[in-house]
Amino acid sequence: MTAVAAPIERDAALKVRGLATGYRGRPIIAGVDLPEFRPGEVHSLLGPNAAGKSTLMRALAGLQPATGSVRLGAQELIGLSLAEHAKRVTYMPQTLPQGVALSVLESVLGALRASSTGDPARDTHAASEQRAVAILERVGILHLALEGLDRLSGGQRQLVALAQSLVREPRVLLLDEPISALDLHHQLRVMRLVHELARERGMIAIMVLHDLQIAARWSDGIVMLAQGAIVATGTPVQAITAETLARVYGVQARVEHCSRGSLQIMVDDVLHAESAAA
Ligand SMILES: Nc1ncnc2c1ncn2[C@@H]1O[C@H](COP(=O)(O)OP(=O)(O)OP(=O)(O)O)[C@@H](O)[C@H]1O
Repeated sequence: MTAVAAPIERDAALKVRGLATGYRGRPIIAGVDLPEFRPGEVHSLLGPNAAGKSTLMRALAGLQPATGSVRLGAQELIGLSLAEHAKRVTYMPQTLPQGVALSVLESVLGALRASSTGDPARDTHAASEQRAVAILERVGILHLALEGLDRLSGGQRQLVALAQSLVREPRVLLLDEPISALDLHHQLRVMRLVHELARERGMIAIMVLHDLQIAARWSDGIVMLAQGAIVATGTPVQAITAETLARVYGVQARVEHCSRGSLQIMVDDVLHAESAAA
């Protein structure tokens, strides 16, 4: 049954309790409780291949059936229509659609239209174009505005997908491996931008990342997932330890605390294959 949507709250925390989901009778995420995600925070979801990270993100985005509770402030999201869900939560998938005959700017405007609020002042063509151009500028791809999507490199396409997600100004932004196709410069640029926008907008950002060093540097909180279950949560210092890396990834690693509070993670070797959680 589709639940009735309340007005969208700003400054609402996201609380996930007993979330379970899977595919046609095959459970993947088995009733997980996640730490509270507060407005303005950036969190990283880590774990080996096939741990269930994308499945969990898709369930949070309302893109596949789930049971349990996903509450944004007073609003329960499970059972909400996809349209109401999408006004609050935006999901950027790992793989991007191909063969779309649009320019970069048109595609960002299309994403914006899809999240129309019904506010006539906000939804005018001029206001929309201004927002689309502003986000392309912040992502660093304004020079690609009139380029066709089909003519872009993989990394450029990933930046466009990010712009499409950011322009919607969701309360909760879910990014599935948003830097996997990017060079070092753009990886840092994207992480900084997501961090800045989370703080500016009071947005909750949750990202799937495979780069532990980047996750440690830019995240307020970490969730480590293996085989559909939570293995560790907390600040990067609490969650990323030699012990959790051995359990989750089956690697022998050293984790050193640097003077400025950051972590240095050095992976020395793989442990026996059967030690990995995947
Ligand atoms: N559409 C689907 N239908 C059936 N099973 C699926 C589907 N998508 C994923 N799975 C299965 O669910 C499990 C979790 O997959 P998921 O994509 O969530 O993992 P992940 O942690 O995101 O992995 P990766 O790091 O490799 O992207 C895997 O065993 C996978 O085979």
